[in-house]
Amino acid sequence: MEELRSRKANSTPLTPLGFLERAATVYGDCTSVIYNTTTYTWSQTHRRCLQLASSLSSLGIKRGQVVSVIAPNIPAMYELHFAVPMSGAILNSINTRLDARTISVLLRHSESKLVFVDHLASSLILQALSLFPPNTQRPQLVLITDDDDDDGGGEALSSSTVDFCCTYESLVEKGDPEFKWDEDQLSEWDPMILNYTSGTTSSPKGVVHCHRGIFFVTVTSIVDWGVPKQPVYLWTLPMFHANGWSFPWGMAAMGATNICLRKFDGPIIFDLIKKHGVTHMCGAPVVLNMLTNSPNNEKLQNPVHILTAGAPPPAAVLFRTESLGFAVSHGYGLTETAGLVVSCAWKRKWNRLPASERARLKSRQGVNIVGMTEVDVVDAESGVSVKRDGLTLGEVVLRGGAVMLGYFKDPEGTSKCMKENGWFYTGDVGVMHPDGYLEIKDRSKDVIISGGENLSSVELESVLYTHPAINEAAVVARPDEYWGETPCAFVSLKERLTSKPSEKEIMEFCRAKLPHYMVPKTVVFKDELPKTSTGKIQKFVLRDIAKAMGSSRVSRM
Ligand SMILES: Nc1ncnc2c1ncn2[C@@H]1O[C@H](COP(=O)(O)OP(=O)(O)OP(=O)(O)O)[C@@H](O)[C@H]1O
Repeated sequence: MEELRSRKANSTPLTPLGFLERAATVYGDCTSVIYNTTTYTWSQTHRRCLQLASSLSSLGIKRGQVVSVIAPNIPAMYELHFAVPMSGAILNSINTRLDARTISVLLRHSESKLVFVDHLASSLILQALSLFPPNTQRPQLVLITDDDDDDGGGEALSSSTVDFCCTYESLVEKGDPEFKWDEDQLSEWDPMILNYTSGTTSSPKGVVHCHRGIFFVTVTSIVDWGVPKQPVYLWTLPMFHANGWSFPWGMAAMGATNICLRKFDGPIIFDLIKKHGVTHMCGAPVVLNMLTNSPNNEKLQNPVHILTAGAPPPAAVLFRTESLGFAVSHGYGLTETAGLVVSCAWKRKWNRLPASERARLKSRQGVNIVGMTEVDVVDAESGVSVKRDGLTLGEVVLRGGAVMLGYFKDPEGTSKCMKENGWFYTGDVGVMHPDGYLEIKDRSKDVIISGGENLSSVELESVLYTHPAINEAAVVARPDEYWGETPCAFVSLKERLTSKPSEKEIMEFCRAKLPHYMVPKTVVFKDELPKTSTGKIQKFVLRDIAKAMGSSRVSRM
């Protein structure tokens, strides 16, 4: 057998870029993208991406250089997921809701050579560039205008064109549709993506993924979610967030119709579901909450598959969403894994259980998806697996092909989480249930330690979400002279309530469902909870508020 080994014919680099050419062959005359009044077919999308990739080299972009984009879920954003890596460059998507100072730091850190800028982000980018120190090289700017947008792309074009080398469409038009991306020069380990984490717990880190890792996560995500051929996919998850969990490439693999949209709320989603016959969509739990609170949220005629991840979905929210006719799947992943690598694999026999029990089971994060080698919960000190009792807390660790290459320019940060023992340490705290299903209990920074007892803020929040008047809830630690910390709940209430609960009533509600030491000792009402651009509640902001409130008064349990 020794003569049997890898050869050129069997070791073509793993990359998701080839999915596009295949989509053009199989689904060439089928719709690839719909955005307001714009529609493309897969042949057109393929051609446009090749043209764009060829134009990038004529702008002087070289293999291995970083090209950024700041745009919402519009067709250009979708195309850039193919065109930039086809040109050999590394795609860096920037969150549209960041402030100018952060963007300036990211652009300098990434050494980006070119930025594609949505017209509504043009003044933000110009402000970010104005914060560059003198004599620092600035990236070239390409303006993405938008004739299809009500906010008037044309106007922005005339006011600030001087700062841009050209427009997106002019690059597409000028490019060569016969462009051949250089597969021979490609190694599957070549960097393809640079994503900065959303900074829920710390300052953003530059996560680098290679073609192989992206191929892995894309293919296994489609398999795990059970995406059929030619779904109608509504883009409610920002592509700038971990590349929309790899679905720009995944939807090309399945020949989907991508419904692009700039912004949305509950009514827009329900309207688009009806208009286009949407079959699939993704969103953080905040999107599920938006659906259940939408004024036009009538029961769906056909089930829509919705994949949720990014934050723990409370069982009550899963229950309400499924009652509307959505088929909810729940996954877990990090920017560092390029998408979802753990999911609550559903067992047919669970369908016979009552709906509330089904929701409780589904709120668990689950097991490794097929392409991810392993997931475990370990004692952070010893690295030994915790007991599979659903109770013992430990750190969630992962192993497999979708784990990042590392953090850009941060070898220390990289080796801190990608340890010599072969595991990636996530910083999430969880338990392993006897049936081998993982459940996240907190982020290590969010655990509340009260009287030496570790409290899971997620567990407390899931109880708060069952209160009929509560819209959103987040629990953080408040300093306490006696107990060290006590749980402090921040809640927003539903709209149109006839009577609002008091702080005491909410505490009593929790007391009936939780051990006394877990009951929040403080309840703060807010109109809205602060969130990151990806819809995660910013617990660090709430923690600061709780800290500023000083020691909690209650020292008795
Ligand atoms: N299904 C889920 N349930 C619970 N938490 C989840 C789930 N999916 C993702 N998360 C949380 O989101 C985190 C990954 O988020 P992401 O990579 O966007 O970075 P961020 O947390 O928001 O930024 P930073 O790491 O800088 O704080 C996970 O570590 C986990 O805490």
